[in-house]
Amino acid sequence: MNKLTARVQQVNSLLCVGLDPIGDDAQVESRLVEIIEQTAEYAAAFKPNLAFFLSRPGGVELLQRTVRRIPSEVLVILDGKFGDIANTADHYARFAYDVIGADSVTVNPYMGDDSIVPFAREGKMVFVLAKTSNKPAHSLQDVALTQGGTLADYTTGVAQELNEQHHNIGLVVGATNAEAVARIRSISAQQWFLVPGIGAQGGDLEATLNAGLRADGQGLLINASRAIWQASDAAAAAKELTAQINQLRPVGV
Ligand SMILES: O=C(O)c1cc(=O)[nH]c(=O)n1[C@@H]1O[C@H](COP(=O)(O)O)[C@@H](O)[C@H]1O
Repeated sequence: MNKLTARVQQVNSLLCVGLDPIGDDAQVESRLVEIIEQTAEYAAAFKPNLAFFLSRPGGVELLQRTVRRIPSEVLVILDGKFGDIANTADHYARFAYDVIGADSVTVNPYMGDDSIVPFAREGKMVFVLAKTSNKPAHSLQDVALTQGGTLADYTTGVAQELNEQHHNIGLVVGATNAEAVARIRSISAQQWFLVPGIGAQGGDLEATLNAGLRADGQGLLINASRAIWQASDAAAAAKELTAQINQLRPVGV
């Protein structure tokens, strides 16, 4: 978390550059190099999505080389949406942190808090799925619980309690539903949210920032994957999105 806040201040940015490499195996590595070189100066974080690497021969090695190319002061979030019993989760944590060299992961909390805790190592950061950007998310996450609130609300509460103990737990909250962002922020006033859904998924940037920013103008990491990967000028796309975000937030509070 310290690395994240230091980087956010250093580059004055809440941008998370998603690395979801699409295209031919032969060309994908040079595009990854290009994206990292062109966007690092605007990036608070990079988020490689594990599936897009595992789907290729040599994908783990490609991911290792990609992570090594990211400047050490930029947070690397390995988006694996890991979620298994503690014993197994521990092996996923070793993979993410020791084999790949990530600083942070995304975790699916459905199996319970023992699937989260093995990732909460000191010096690392965990983003727990709370309210995701996909439309069918409501089929589980909006289910009303008998004690009141929804499953997403309850998950947020669990992640918040874990954060009080470990100080390195954030949430994943999709940008496709600004009301949901506001609701999760009303439950968790201080945690960092990783926010995918801007760009290709049509999330409303202004509404998302209004709904989720903390009073200090931070607390949201705005992810863009395809919007940057597919841009003819990745540097310009990252610069423009960073500027749009900064126009809509109080900076340097
Ligand atoms: O955990 C995630 O990053 C995630 C959560 C979520 O609710 N929605 C979501 O789209 N994501 C990921 O964020 C990225 C979004 O990509 P774009 O829509 O191309 O910007 C993908 O890597 C998704 O897997």
